Formats: sequence, C-alpha cells, structure tokens
Amino acid sequence: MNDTSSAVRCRGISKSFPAGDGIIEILHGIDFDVPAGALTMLVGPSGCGKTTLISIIAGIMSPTNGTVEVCGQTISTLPDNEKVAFRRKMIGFVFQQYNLLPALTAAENAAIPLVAAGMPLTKATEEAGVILTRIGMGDHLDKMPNQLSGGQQQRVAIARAFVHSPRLIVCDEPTAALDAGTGRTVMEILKEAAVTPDRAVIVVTHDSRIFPFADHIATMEDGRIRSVRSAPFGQLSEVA
Ligand SMILES: Nc1ncnc2c1ncn2[C@@H]1O[C@H](COP(=O)(O)OP(=O)(O)OP(=O)(O)O)[C@@H](O)[C@H]1O
Repeated sequence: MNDTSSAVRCRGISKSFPAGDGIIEILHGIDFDVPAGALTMLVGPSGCGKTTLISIIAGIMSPTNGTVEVCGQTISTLPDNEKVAFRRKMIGFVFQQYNLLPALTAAENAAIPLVAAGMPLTKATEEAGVILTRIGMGDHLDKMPNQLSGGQQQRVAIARAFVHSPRLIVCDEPTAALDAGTGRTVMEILKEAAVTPDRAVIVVTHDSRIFPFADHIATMEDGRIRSVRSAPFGQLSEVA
C-alpha cells in the first residue's frame, strides 16, 4: 500500500487488559495502514482482536502502547476532550450493538451527528431521512427504535455513521443482521463513500457475502495482522 495516501496509520499498537491478578496482551505491536479512497475489510477468527483494534483506530479505546494517526492527526495522544471533538467530526462508527437512543425516532437518531455539529433538528432530520430512504427505511422514519426489527435498527445505525460525511467510517459487522439484498445496498453505500480520495472505510466482518466489495482485505490472527491483500482477489472462501 502507498504510505502517503493512508487515511489511518497504526504504529506499534499493543493493548492489554486486566485478567485475574495480572494482565493479558490482546494486540501485539500492530503496524497497519488503511489506504484512503478504499474499502478495507478486517477479517479473522472470533477473539483475535478485530473489535479492539478498530475501537483504538476510532479513538474509542486507548492503546497501551503505540500511535494511531487518522487523516494526518495523531489521535492516540490527544487529550480526551479534543479526541471526542475530532472523532465526532471525522469518524463514523457502526457498532455491533446499535446504540440507538430509545426516546428518538429513527430519523432523529440518524440525525444526531448533524445536530451535534450545530444543524437545526428539522433540517438534520430531513437529511437523515434521505439517507435512510436510500437504504430502504423510508416507511420507518418516524418509528421509535423499539418498533424496529434488529436489521432496521442496524440500518439506522449505519445512516447515523455517515450522515455527516465523516472522513473515516469504521463498521463492526455491519451486515450481520441484514438479509442479502439490504446487506448489498448497505455495502454499495459504504463503497460509494470509500471511493472519494480523502475518505476511507474499514469493515470488520465474518460475512463472506460482502468480501467482493473490499478493495483490501487484512487478515488478523491472535492479535497480529497476518496479511493484507488487495483486489482482485482469488478464491475468497478461505479468508475468514
Ligand atoms: N474490556 C476487556 N477486558 C478484558 N478482555 C477484553 C476486553 N475487550 C476484549 N477483550 C478480550 O480481547 C480479545 C479480543 O476481543 P475482540 O472483541 O477484539 O475480538 P474480535 O476479533 O473482534 O472477536 P469477534 O469476531 O468475536 O467480535 C478477546 O479474548 C476478548 O475477550
């Protein structure tokens, strides 16, 4: 990969957690670049550290050692308040759990990043509605989260992640709860977001149906990046 066009640069990332009387190291000195203008998938067996790594990349978790640079900004050493402000503007995150606010409608939930950036609620909700409609949620804009299926809630979470056009979108299993058609639509939207030269998308997945949307596939194993391959891929069935 071309180092000069990296949206994300991880250097020497390690992460340890308390375990019993001691600590256990989950990530072991990871160097990892995520190219701009591309969709990178992160695959690997359950428990190998994928969610931990993308949480560090998204500034949600701090590494024990190492540095993370996102769009030229070293986030791993930013004070918490500056990290939150940077993350809010520059990074969209789709969690495994949808994390919707129960008192807000679907469109209001998806509008949160725009409102946080100062846009009036009515306009923000309208813009969120346009994105939700594109991913098949046009009939559910005014529903509350508890009136939506898991897959519908996931689509609201996905709309919320890119409604404010962040430079980096980080998704943890975005299609796990979706049927094949909706999963494809979501990936098409993520792919479209990723082709812009100053943006990048990272998708953690076990879903082999979506591998063809990847420009790069990084394989993790036991807290390390084992390989990074770029499209066109050969046989993908053995990847994850
Ligand atoms: N806060 C924590 N405290 C202690 N251990 C943790 C914590 N978070 C994650 N771990 C451990 O770190 C390891 C990696 O977890 P992680 O969720 O990053 O894996 P993963 O590759 O994303 O797995 P999956 O594919 O199942 O989501 C696991 O063994 C997990 O139990």
